[in-house]
Amino acid sequence: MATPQKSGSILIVDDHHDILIAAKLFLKRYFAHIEITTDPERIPSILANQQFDVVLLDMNFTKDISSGKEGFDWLQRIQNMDATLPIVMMTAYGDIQLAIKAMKMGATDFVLKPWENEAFLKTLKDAIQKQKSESANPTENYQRKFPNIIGESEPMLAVFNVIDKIAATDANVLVLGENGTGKELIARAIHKHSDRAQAPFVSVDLGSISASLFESELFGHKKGAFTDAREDRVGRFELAQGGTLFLDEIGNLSPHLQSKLLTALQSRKIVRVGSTKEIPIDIRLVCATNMALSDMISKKEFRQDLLYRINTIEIDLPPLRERKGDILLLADYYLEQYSKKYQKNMEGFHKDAYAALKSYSWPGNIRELQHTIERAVIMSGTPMLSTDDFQLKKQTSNRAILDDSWDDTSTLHDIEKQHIKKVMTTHDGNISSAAEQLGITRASLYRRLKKYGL
Ligand SMILES: Nc1ncnc2c1ncn2[C@@H]1O[C@H](COP(=O)(O)OP(=O)(O)OP(=O)(O)O)[C@@H](O)[C@H]1O
Repeated sequence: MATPQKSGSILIVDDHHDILIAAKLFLKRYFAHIEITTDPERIPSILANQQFDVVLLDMNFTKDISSGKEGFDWLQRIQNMDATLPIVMMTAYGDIQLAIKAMKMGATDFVLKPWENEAFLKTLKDAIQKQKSESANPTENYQRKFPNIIGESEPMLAVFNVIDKIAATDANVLVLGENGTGKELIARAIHKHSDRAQAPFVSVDLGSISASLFESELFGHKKGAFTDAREDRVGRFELAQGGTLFLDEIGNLSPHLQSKLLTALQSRKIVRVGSTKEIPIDIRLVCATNMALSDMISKKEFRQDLLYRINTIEIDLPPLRERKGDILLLADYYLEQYSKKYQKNMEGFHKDAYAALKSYSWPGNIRELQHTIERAVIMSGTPMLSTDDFQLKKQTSNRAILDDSWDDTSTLHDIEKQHIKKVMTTHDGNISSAAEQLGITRASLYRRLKKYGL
């Protein structure tokens, strides 16, 4: 009789060589490939080079230590590398509590040592089967992988798919999208799912750094390099060493600073201001902008060669009004979060509330929705929210904004000042959404607010 074709690939990590050998001898009768290692430090490179259906991971690696800490650490690190890979923990009889804790942290199951062959085999087969049925549903799969990024719309599934594919590579990523669409959240997800997850994620808002501080902020400076340089200072590039550097509002960089940045990216070295020593840098770069860089390139406001450097992969985050299917999901998500935070027993939304949330155009995108739900939860006196709880802004046309607060004798200066004041009030002081309505960058809105003393 022909033997059934074996399938399935298992990685076993345990610092006792005899256990590895015993497990391998037994399991290779049922599975196609068994890889073993006594050294957990090898896990990242093994997982980077081979596909496995399950990892069998010991709880305690260092002899005489039975806290399970190393096992928990590795459990988390493997989850960061591949959140869908089933992990079965191995532990001694006395350590059941540790195994239960590991399952709460996301382990698929556990096996007690010494194992009983049939139960051992069933645990592994079940873990593989469970993963297979779950991965048949991509939405659920992504929800597990990216639990804090809410979205089931087609454009969001496409975004998840890209993050999934590129996170583990070192490719530079450019995230495009309006303010509040979640660009930083996506950048953090890329970092978390990369091999750099244990190293820092450093975020820099280029829109809020003045031109004079740019170099020192990014590259650091040497004591005495300029009047205020009283101490040596490490720049953001160095702080992100080994990890990910997130440059937000990249479209706001002046041409001079664009070329400084390009030089650093090309040479993979930086020099602190006032120093001559070159410091090698090892970072993964993720940039973001709400500006149309291609238009800026044709107007010679943004360097083409810099764009080529930063946009190996482009992720386009659609505004919330173009993924209306996600609005109610997000509303439910934030209702739950803020009910917990403010200890209110919120139950849900009335039908009219859902309709109002769905038909609103959300110029401030997810950030605006988040703040709207937070305010409603705080202010509401009933467990069900209705339209009146939201204070959604009237969808103003430009004509409606022009009222009688100025007349023919007003100067352009007066009109600009009053208009900015009005738009700031409409957006509850939110600089990003006000700047967006005004059609200017946040940096230039800041400048005008300062100029008019607003
Ligand atoms: N898909 C999402 N699911 C849950 N929360 C989200 C989602 N997208 C964005 N958010 C939340 O919305 C807020 C704004 O997101 P984020 O700061 O990432 O946006 P951004 O595009 O970087 O904004 P800006 O351009 O103004 O810097 C954050 O609190 C973030 O957690």
